[in-house]
Amino acid sequence: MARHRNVRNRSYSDDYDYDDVYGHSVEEDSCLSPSDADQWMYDRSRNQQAISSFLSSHNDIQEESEELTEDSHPCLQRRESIDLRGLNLNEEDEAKLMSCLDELRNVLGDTVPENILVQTVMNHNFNFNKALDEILNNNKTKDEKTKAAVTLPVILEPAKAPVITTDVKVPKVIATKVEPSKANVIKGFKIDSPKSLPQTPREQSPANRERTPSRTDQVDDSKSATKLKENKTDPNVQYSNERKSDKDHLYIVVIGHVDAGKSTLMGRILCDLGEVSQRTLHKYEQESKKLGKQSFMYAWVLDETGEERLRGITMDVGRAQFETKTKKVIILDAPGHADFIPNMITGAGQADVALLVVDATRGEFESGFDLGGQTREHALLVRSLGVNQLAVAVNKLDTNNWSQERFNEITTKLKSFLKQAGFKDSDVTYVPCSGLTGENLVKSTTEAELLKWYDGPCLLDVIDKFKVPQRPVAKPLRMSINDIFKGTGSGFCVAGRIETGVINKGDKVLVCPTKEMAEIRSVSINDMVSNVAFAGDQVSVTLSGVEMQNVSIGYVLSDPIQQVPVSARFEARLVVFNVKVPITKGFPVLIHHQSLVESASIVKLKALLNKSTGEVLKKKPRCLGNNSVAVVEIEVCRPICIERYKDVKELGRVMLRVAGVTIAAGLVTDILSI
Ligand SMILES: Nc1nc2c(ncn2[C@@H]2O[C@H](COP(=O)(O)OP(=O)(O)OP(=O)(O)O)[C@@H](O)[C@H]2O)c(=O)[nH]1
Repeated sequence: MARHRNVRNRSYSDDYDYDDVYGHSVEEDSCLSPSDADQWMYDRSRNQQAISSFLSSHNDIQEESEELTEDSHPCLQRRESIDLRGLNLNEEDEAKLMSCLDELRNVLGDTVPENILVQTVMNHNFNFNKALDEILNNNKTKDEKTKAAVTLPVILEPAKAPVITTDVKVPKVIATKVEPSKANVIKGFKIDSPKSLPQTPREQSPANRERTPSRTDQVDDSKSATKLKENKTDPNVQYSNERKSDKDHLYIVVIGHVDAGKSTLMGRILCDLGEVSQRTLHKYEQESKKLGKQSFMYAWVLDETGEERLRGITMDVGRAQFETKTKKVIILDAPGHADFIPNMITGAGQADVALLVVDATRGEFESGFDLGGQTREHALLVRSLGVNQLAVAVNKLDTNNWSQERFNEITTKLKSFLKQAGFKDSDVTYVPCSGLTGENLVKSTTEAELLKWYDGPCLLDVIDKFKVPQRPVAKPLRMSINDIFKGTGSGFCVAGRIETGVINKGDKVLVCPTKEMAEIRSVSINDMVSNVAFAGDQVSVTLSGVEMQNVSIGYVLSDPIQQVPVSARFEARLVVFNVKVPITKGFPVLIHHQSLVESASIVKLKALLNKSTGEVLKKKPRCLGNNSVAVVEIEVCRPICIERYKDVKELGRVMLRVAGVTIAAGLVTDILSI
């Protein structure tokens, strides 16, 4: 029923100082010891070191014969034989040229001879976009002239729907408007210039260093000619055609303090809607009884792993779906425990709206709401991640005999806090309920005590009334990867949310920041196979043409032409919420950007702003305290895929955390080069 993200590919030792983040855990004693954890947790860097050391110490192992050698591959020979001496370039221009050529090959593969690439880049003074335009337009003209049986890469205006020629046998192709984006402020050599190339273990791997031809590089000409797909349909038209009969998809993240009853509430809704069979429920009842945890029976619907069930807490984002009158709702059940905030952020990053669950039991609401509790932190985080519609489930009200007084006490406190956090009163709805008894969840209450003072909607009706945000399907593709796993067939799967654009089966996409071209072999949305997926969909896609170990959580699948900007430095407008010591120049932080967690530092404090007007109060302030708003420059330890907030909201937001506490949230205002 529910599916958990596979967190295998997150390198915890990379991301966190274990003591800093986990040091305050109340569960510490019952946790795995660090050495046990180390043994079981996947460690990206450790794995890669192991592979490279294995390769270097086993020279006798022959490479697979299907890997083409230099001699046998004409394109490689051609690449190796570029002689730049005749061009009389200085070092910088040579670097620009090589970088542009790399970018062009990423898009075009080996369909265009090297000398033409070099000539075109030189003609356009190393301008990647112009060179690419010219080459593609030349190809188009040639194609039209020769009416060749093979489709060459073509750039199309989306408004002018292309004519589909049926007399030529061409592979089924898809397309997109490919005018170079002005939004990609850093392009061509600026992204990939050798100077700015990151020295990460991943990029130092033999495969990357020697640019071993990947399978995509080796495909024969007829296949490579279809690397860029022609889009036959306007994305908006395609979206309305595909989805017109479907209910709107709504992604809802369930947040709140540990043990507020989130999983029980969602499990109970799923059971009451008939999404969980009686047999399964009976099994959960028996098994949870055996462990002495019968009260967690409904939570088991979403808490699927043995450790989660044994410990009685959610550790990773649980996923399930149900339908309301007008919507298909996909729930993302986030962990409430402070140790798992990074997973909660991943869930919140995929959500359209949020359901905040608070425990109405006396003393429990207070400990979740007071400083250090997760109620405030979760609410602030989801708001900072762009969620603006919220339902608040005042849960476990059965423990207070459905007291109106208690309900009012809780909602009064929450109202003033949520307003400060940036939620409009009109976008927040409060619902009294009980996940355990099922009261007021999927149908209006029959509980006499509650009926005395409540005649509002049940939780399901509140969820049904949420507005579904516009899906930016016409923008270039951006899909951030939050999970990587081996599928059943060839290739491997990556899962994540399509932030903008469309993915069709058979599309070529660029895996960024490494910029390797891959092909989409299959698409599934919420575990259902599909030929196409759109912005807003949470999908898993099978990739081929790129090695699994070269892809990491936090990478982005990008439109190959209108590429996602890649940089290690950017400017952001920060709101500082919670710092023990003021932020000064060089302040180290962990940056959370979608599912990516990287070390970074605030390298420049540019201006302190007035919170409400945005006017500059002070240029180059020396420090930033709590509740300040400021423009800063942030440098990440290695280049990441990042967008300006005004271009792609979802990739233009960052959270900054220090020692397990979220200290600030920021919107990216500019992308800079180092
Ligand atoms: N009395 C009462 N108990 C409840 C209710 N909802 C949940 N509980 C109990 O609260 C405990 C915690 O429930 P969970 O659903 O695991 O809480 P959670 O918020 O998902 O926990 P984490 O995901 O680990 O943060 C369990 O023992 C539940 O039986 C309720 O409405 N009334």
